[in-house]
Amino acid sequence: MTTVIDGKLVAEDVVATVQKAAELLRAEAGVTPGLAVVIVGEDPASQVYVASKSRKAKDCGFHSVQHTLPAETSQADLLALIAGLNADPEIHGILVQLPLPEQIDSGAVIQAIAPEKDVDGFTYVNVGKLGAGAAETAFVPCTPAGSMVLIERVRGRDLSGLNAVVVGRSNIVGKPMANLLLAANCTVTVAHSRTHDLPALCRTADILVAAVGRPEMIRGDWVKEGATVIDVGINRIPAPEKGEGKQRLVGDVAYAEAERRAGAITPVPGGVGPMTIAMLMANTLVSACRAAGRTPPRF
Ligand SMILES: Nc1nc(=O)c2c([nH]1)NC[C@@H]1CN(c3ccc(C(=O)N[C@@H](CCC(=O)O)C(=O)O)cc3)C=[N+]21
Repeated sequence: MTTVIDGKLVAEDVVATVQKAAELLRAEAGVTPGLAVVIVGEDPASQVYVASKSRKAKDCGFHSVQHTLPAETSQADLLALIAGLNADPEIHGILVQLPLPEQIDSGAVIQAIAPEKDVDGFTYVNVGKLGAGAAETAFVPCTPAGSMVLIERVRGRDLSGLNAVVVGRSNIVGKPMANLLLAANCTVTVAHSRTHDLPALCRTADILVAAVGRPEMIRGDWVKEGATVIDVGINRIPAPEKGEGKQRLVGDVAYAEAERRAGAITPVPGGVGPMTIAMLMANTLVSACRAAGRTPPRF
């Protein structure tokens, strides 16, 4: 029987741990974790994600602030806002929602975030710590961190010797995911658009992570019998069966086919997506614990 990994349920469990630890931190150290979410412009999908992040932060008992800036905001103004948040002792986590409008150099903005408040894990300091095997002192990007929690719930914390294939080499998902799997003693291969015979490579994977952003690209016969399949893709495709102009969400994996061979698989929606937001809360809590000189919980 294939296990359908319930990302919503695991995310609720992570959030419950965050809530309890936040309560303790407030009671014992007088510190309330603070998260600032910054959004520039009016992209409707971004607004939905940002609203759910702010809502979840409030659920966790955090101090939650949202800065919504007009689409024509200058880079200098955005950098000034970040400098203020870096210096604000009530703020432990800063997230600048991507993508940013084209007049803004997102690299420059991301690198302006203080590494100890970079709960997205995108600054070079945090990227470097993860790459150097010091993830315990870093922030790991939320989507790969959440994917790892799901993998560990299925296979345990020791993944020694398992073959892991990560399809996609982005800085946000593919590369940090590969580093996390390597740190867990997997044999890791990172595949991308130039990879030869991708189906055959995928069939070697005990753990298959799909993060390419192409709807249903990974077919069922690419999946090894019993493999753990983590689908990071969130793609909106036309769904004429639901009515004219309607859309539905699909992952990077052809779910109905892959589900027949996988040992465990994440659905889309309801898999990795909810974990991404949960790990943002976890990272913000960890940041507040570090600021208060206390040991954070493990997730
Ligand atoms: N600086 C930055 N950090 C991010 O972490 C970041 C970002 N920018 N920009 C946009 C992407 C996207 N993202 C998602 C979070 C949750 C779901 C999620 O919960 N998805 C639900 C479904 C949501 C729906 O129905 O649209 C699910 O998969 O079940 C999806 C996508 C975080 N992002």
